Amino acid sequence: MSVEVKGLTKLFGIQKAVDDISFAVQPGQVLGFLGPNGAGKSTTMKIATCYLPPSAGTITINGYDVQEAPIEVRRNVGYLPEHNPLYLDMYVTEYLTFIGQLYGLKSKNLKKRVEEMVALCGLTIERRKKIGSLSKGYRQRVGLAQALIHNPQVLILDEPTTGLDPNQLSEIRRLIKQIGQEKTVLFSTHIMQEVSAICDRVVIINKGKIVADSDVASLNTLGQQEISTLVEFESPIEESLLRGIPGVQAIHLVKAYTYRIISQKNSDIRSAVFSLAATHHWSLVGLRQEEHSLEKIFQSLTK
Ligand SMILES: Nc1ncnc2c1ncn2[C@@H]1O[C@H](COP(=O)(O)OP(=O)(O)OP(=O)(O)O)[C@@H](O)[C@H]1O
Repeated sequence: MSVEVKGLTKLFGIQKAVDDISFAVQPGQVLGFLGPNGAGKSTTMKIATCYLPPSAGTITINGYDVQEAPIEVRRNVGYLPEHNPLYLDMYVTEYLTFIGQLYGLKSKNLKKRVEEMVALCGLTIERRKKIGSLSKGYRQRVGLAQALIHNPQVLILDEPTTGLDPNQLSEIRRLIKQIGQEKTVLFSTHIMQEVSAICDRVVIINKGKIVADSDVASLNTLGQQEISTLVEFESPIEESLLRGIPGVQAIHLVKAYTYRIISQKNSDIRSAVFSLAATHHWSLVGLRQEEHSLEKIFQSLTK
């Protein structure tokens, strides 16, 4: 496991910012860590990168415990903090060289790594500028480059797309996706769409507790108590037979010969509807599960 969080709790005074959470990120996975403001995302990430000690529980990075082996953890992890602290008076390559030196990179290897990061993060045109003169999107690229300079296996990115315009946003998302092909990425956001655009998996946290842990492919069914299926026929059918399908809870007529069938969570009725239509020679012209908007799902899980 690249990142393993077990029974993690963090107290600030009497406030439980993180309350006994556990999850793991597999090697090569991009995990979206989603939650509203104040949910405990940054706190978890600061513990994973040795900036804060846990009150209870553990985090291991590539098998190294944040409290027992902080130096190894730092070697194995690259971190882009929420507010991306950069030295604004430094030039881009000067800064990356400086960060590389802090990680112990030397001479030829250091120069090569800086060049590689400049190219990977799309900084070639801006490389000779002072960081203070860069746009927010380019500063984020510098932040990503510094997080990657020592070639860590695990990348932890705290809300890397906040405040970007739509063009920069899609560029940074594309870059994170590209980086995610080689690294394990734990990436926080409060935008549900971002998770479906970039991640393989999502963990949703609210008030310090995990409320969902799911594949991105199943995001649309998260937190839903029922499934809604829209079924459209060409001519009249016998509605009572639809009611007999196991799991069906209610049927609403949407318009002539078109029904919205509500069934229990985890009961996909589409193949049963299809078989019924075939048996009775009903002309089935539409059959699809309705998707819930990602905002609604997020709200239902974190309200
Ligand atoms: N150093 C601290 N001292 C006291 N309380 C803190 C400290 N750091 C965080 N908290 C509190 O812990 C809770 C979780 O904060 P955290 O920054 O982890 O949330 P978050 O999910 O990252 O939120 P956001 O999306 O707004 O960045 C908040 O209520 C916050 O006020």
